[in-house]
Amino acid sequence: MAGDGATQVEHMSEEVKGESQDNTWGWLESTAHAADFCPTEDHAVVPHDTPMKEGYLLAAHCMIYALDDSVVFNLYCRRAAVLMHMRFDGYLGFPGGLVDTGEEIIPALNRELHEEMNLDLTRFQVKHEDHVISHENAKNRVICHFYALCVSLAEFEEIERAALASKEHGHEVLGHIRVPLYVMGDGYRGFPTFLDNNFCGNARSQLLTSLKQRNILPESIINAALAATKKYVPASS
Ligand SMILES: O=c1[nH]cnc2c1ncn2[C@@H]1O[C@H](COP(=O)(O)OP(=O)(O)O)[C@@H](O)[C@H]1O
Repeated sequence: MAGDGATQVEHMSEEVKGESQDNTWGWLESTAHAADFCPTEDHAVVPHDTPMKEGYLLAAHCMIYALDDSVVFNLYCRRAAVLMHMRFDGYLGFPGGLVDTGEEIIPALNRELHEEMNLDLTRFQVKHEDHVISHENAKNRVICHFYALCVSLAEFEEIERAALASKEHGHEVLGHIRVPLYVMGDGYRGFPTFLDNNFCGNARSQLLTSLKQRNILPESIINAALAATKKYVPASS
């Protein structure tokens, strides 16, 4: 969904344009531009307490995960169960969202986790120490804070099941998914294939950074998986 709406409409087939006229296509809101995929080089790492800038959006997202050394197909170590989701716009992303004016980042993120995942906030809450990385994207004018919440595997499975009953399930969130973290025999299926999906904003680099920082996947495997992808140039960070 890059560029302005008018340009997009010009490139659509007559059939799809027709659909758009009865409101089945179009900008949902003025912030939609910020969801476009952005390559790593468009994101500058910034401190967590970076001040807000005029005209910028503030967003916070979270990777909920559990370490899991079980073996799948008698062959591949799962390493971890990591939750992402299919968004309403067809991009893959993490649960989270925009911080409303006057809201603090962490309470806003926990609010979004409840809305999108039905997360039981009496038991699980993201805290300041779960922070992984923050980026500024000057092109999309958005500052994105990212967190990773580690739970036990039993808790993860409970969270995953409960997420089907979230307020946003079937609306903003079309499906909760786990990331395949193994590379299969052909060197492409599994994690590299997953990385060839389309990701919202900088979700792909947030995933890679978190896997590295939380010691879920060694850097050598991440780099080999990136080298095996077909769509993307390997990321530098
Ligand atoms: O998983 C993600 N990682 C990083 N940034 C994301 C992710 N999902 C969305 N974003 C960015 O944050 C912005 C707001 O996110 P989201 O669309 O989840 O908020 P909303 O549900 O409050 O509208 C998006 O426009 C995009 O720039």
